[in-house]
Amino acid sequence: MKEQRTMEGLAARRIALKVIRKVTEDGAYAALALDAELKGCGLGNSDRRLVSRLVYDTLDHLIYLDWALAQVMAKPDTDIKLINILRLGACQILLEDRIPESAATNLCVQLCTELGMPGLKGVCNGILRNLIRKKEELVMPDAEKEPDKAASIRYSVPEWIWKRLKADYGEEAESILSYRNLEDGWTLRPNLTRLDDAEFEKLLGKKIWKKEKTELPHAWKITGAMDISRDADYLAGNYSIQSGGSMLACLAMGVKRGQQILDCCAAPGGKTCYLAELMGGTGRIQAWDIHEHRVALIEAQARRLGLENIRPMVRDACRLREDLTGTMDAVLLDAPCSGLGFMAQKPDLKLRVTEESVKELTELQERLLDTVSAYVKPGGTLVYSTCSILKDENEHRAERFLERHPEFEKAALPMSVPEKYRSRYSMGLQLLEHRDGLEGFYLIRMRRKDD
Ligand SMILES: C[S@@+](CC[C@H](N)C(=O)[O-])C[C@H]1O[C@@H](n2cnc3c(N)ncnc32)[C@H](O)[C@@H]1O
Repeated sequence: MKEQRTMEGLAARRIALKVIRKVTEDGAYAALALDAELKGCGLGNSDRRLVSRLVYDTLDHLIYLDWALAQVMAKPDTDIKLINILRLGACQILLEDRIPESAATNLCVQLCTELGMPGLKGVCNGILRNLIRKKEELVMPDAEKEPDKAASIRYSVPEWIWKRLKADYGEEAESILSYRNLEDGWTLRPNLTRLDDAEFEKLLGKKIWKKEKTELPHAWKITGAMDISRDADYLAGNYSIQSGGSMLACLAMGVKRGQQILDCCAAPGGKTCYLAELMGGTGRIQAWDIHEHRVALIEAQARRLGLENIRPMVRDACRLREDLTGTMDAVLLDAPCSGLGFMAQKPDLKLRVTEESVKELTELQERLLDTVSAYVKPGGTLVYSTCSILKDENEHRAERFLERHPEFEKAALPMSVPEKYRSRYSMGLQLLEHRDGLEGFYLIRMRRKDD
């Protein structure tokens, strides 16, 4: 029995290490790599949960773990395979209280052999045992002398992200970075062309999930569901999974029946479908995306939900279509962005996003805004949104756009957006997870002035 548990324990660490290596060595996305490795892995539910926890905790605390390991190593090691085994070991020793430290160390030593490095077993063992001995004595950098470095290690976030958030939010940066939502929840909303809120509530009543109506129209918070995307009602198109911020961006569009709408960065189509439903299946929504394989995702969602007012198209929204100038009642630019509003759920973003990549994104965001704003009719609406919390991608972009385009003005949010958010709306609405319970998200509604 004990031997069986050890084998499973080793299998769980082997899979976790494989995912961590794919993310840190090959640049893979953690969620996709984890799904791929867990598929058909043969582990039971509790070991699968352990793998997920080890992967996400190691990636989330990578900067902190590297700093802790550096303190107990005689010299920095350069073998990335060994470094990743040590990170996995340090995660269990420093962050897990349910795993015996010696078991964590022994399993890491076995992984050295599995990765073809039996000669490094002693080094690995020595470093991890040293960490166990010295873990209470680890000294953080002096917060007085090196405040940015100290914060970067404390919150395990690259120094540049810490500095940006500190400049953008002051003291609140610490709450933003320390918040973790440990609840495994989803937000669901009915397919409005089939079910109203009361009917949807009845449908939810038949499920074993815990459910709670949120303050957003049409939205319920669900917990205790394993894989919603395999639920028969989901597959039949009776409801969708959508985050609160995304729903608010759609409500901000204030669409009406029969309108002509453009969703110019639309894949995988979550917002397109909600807009189509808010219009009761009438009018027309052009749903563009630059990638053909992603346009197929919009088509699949529209088919699942039975929505016929959506026209998915492969289009580069940076290229002006003269024939569409001034033809749209409303345009949604849900722009490509750093995604840092999801940093807590997707810790690999902290490793992937760089200052350089944000600069490139802000240039693309400007290009997209300049181009797609041309399609808005006089009196029509332009909504700009991102799932970022960096002001540079959000309100600074909106401010610059309004400076460059005096034919646009900031517009009030429609009454369908809850008062709580309307009252906080200034140069846009910034959602922050620790404060709002919704993912980090930004939106602003603008209006083309009448001729
Ligand atoms: C934030 S995602 C959109 C999410 C989507 N609105 C939803 O709610 O499901 C940004 C999308 O913009 C697309 N994109 C990036 N550059 C683009 C361009 N030049 N033209 C059109 N789409 C683009 C990406 O492929 C990506 O699917």
